[in-house]
Amino acid sequence: MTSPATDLAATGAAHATLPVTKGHGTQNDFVLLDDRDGAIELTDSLVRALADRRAGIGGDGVIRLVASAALPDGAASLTQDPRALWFMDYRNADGSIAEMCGNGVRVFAAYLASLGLWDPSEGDLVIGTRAGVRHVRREPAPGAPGGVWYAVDMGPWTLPGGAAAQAAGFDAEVVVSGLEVDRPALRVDVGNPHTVLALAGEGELEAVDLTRAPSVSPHPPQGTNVELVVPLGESAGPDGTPVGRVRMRVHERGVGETRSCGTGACAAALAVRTWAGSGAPDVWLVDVPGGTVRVRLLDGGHVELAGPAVLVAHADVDLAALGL
Ligand SMILES: N[C@@H](CCC[C@H](N)C(=O)O)C(=O)O
Repeated sequence: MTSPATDLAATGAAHATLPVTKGHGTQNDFVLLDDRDGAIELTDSLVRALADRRAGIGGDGVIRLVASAALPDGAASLTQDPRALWFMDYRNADGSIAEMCGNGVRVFAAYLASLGLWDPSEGDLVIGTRAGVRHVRREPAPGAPGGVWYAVDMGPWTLPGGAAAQAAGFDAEVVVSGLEVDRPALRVDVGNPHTVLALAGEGELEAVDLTRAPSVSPHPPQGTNVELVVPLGESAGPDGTPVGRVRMRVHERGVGETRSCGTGACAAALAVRTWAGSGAPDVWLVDVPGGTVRVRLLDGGHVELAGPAVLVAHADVDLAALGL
């Protein structure tokens, strides 16, 4: 498969360009590519160049929209659900592949709607991802008349450490720059891997240095996203049911510290709920540097993530200027 860049370079065209869209979900930002036919070869170097905040467009990740039928791993989505016509090909800013991205899937849904490929008034959107098929619905944004949020059934979640980890509340240790002692942490899988540790308070959360990746043991061979959380207690939601609140910072695998992570927010809420024990809320608001998202326990061992998705710009990238 050749890339448009390669094709155009071969013809000697002066300016081979790649149309892109920039979007974000609670400031977790992405470069989106419309590659319905699966013609673009999304190499690691193309991803890194697009995600570069100084020499490229800039983003925590790159998301390619491709027809499920046009990708070998996308076709698995069609087997799971023939309605999953579109596949979210997600890459971290360093070019690595991730199974799932919770903020990205909402931005992907907004992108599909903007392209006329999903009409939210006609029902839920079904998306293929490497973690499986995901369902998205649009809902009114809480407290923002006229605004919209996207709620995603993020599928099944698990504690990889099983019942022993659930009982103990931890199954890993994390060393983070700025914290003096190793901290116990809980591994949570939300389609991609997370390790969550609780800090003593907001002062400690602010003091942590996430310019260096936290060190996790046992070492996860596939890497891990790391969430640092401060539980903020509970209050009554609009319908009177209890809602938990958590503040979080995150170091993302393949990126570094980001201003939000949707799967990380799910992992954070699930870990805090595990630590809280029986009677803990099923709904959580997770405050991240880039905003707030809502996490809700669903039947069948699934978890839902809801929050905003914003498309901010469309541009034609001069591929020669990216130095590829
Ligand atoms: N920011 C994302 C997660 C993106 C993938 C992650 N960095 C990984 O490698 O697993 C989200 O919003 O979930």
